Amino acid sequence: MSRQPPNAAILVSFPNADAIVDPLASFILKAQKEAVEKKGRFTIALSGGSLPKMLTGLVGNPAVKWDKWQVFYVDERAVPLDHADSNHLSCTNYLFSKVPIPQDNIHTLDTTLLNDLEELSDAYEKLLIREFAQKDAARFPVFDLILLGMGPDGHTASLFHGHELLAEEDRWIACLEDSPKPPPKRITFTYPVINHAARVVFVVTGKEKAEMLSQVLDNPEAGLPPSRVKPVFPGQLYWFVDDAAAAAVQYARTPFKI
Ligand SMILES: O=C(O)[C@H](O)[C@@H](O)[C@H](O)[C@H](O)COP(=O)(O)O
Repeated sequence: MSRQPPNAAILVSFPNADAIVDPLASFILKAQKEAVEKKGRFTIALSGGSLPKMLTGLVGNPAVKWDKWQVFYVDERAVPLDHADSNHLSCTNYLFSKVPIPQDNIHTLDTTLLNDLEELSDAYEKLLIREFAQKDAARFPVFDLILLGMGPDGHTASLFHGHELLAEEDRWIACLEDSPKPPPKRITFTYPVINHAARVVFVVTGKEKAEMLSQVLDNPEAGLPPSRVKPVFPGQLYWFVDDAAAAAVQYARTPFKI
């Protein structure tokens, strides 16, 4: 059976990082509405780095149905949940401490397993299996929305250029103890999970990412980690970037519309 090729990525550029906050919130709300109408729940996965700060447009917005959200982390550092390196802490500080989301709807690491990365990633994979395999009976989870960042070195999630995890085709969650970006011990979604999502959005800002963004969008054959994000049809990939990050990009921009 022939499979449709992936949809082309949609690139939207905004004047600066602040100008992305409200459109991103509107985009998330649209995805939430479609998901809740269809299945009664909204599954979303969040990254760390500069991404949590970009979610503040959701705070105080009465259209967000927090009780319908099921939140996972695209990647997480193997640290306690209140550690300064924790992506969960960052999301809590910027978002979850300010909104009425039930704590049970936020799926964090089992921090009793921090000393065993394999166990830690297995346990996180089981959380995904409980959420998706039992309800949707699919080989891979189909997130309604996955939000990604991109490092200036061209990594996304905790998938780094040249790392053996780029080839993982089977597991949903993998672990690594040699992340070039500190801290070294992490767990991460694998490509099969990212690439089965209904929508994936990269949020990338700042001039220090301009060269890498142009490599990723204009030279995808180089196979840098973000270029390997190609959601299977009918999944759709978006890039929400600022003009500084997009300065060197040739790839065609699309005007933002909801
Ligand atoms: O845990 C992490 O390190 C993040 O989840 C990571 O994947 C992030 O998205 C990129 O490193 C980009 O980070 P910045 O947006 O801060 O550049």
